[in-house]
Amino acid sequence: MTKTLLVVFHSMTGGTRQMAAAAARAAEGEGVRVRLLEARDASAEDVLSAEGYLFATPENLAAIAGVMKDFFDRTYYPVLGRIEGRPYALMICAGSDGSNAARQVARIATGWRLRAVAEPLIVCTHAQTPEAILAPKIIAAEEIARCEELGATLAAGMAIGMF
Ligand SMILES: Cc1cc2nc3c(=O)[nH]c(=O)nc-3n(C[C@H](O)[C@H](O)[C@H](O)COP(=O)(O)O)c2cc1C
Repeated sequence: MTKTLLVVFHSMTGGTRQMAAAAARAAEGEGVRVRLLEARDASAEDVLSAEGYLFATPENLAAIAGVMKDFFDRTYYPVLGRIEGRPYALMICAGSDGSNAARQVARIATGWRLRAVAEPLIVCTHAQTPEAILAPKIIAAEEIARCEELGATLAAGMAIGMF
């Protein structure tokens, strides 16, 4: 049976978008169908109809991006108790930290009783000044490779029924 991996992301200056796209590209393959959705377009139905999840968000103001929070706010209770044990992984695009955003998503995932299959992947863009923070981001090739590896690992585990 083909399984569905739902990749939900938000991005303002492009970093998280590149990370999510790389992971989604690498995850697509035998036995796994990938749905790459912007957080604002993702619904509780999308969550219910997937067998695994990859969440990708910037860290803004020491928290997950507001649009990502809105996705969790809209979907949390409609799917609570209906997706327990499903695998997930997390990617954060941050200027210099990312740890609070990672903690926040981990808490939400614990509430859903999801199973983390990897450590959160945090990519720092080293943007510090207002100009650098608002500039379009280019994620380095080696970081893109880490995102691809995470996507491929999650999908492979789903395909063989390991997760
Ligand atoms: C309003 C705002 C607040 C931010 N706060 C943080 C922060 O608390 N920690 C951090 O590491 N980066 C912070 N950043 C930097 C972003 O995480 C960084 O620019 C990242 O590349 C954004 O991802 P995106 O390119 O997908 O939009 C902030 C950026 C903005 C716009």
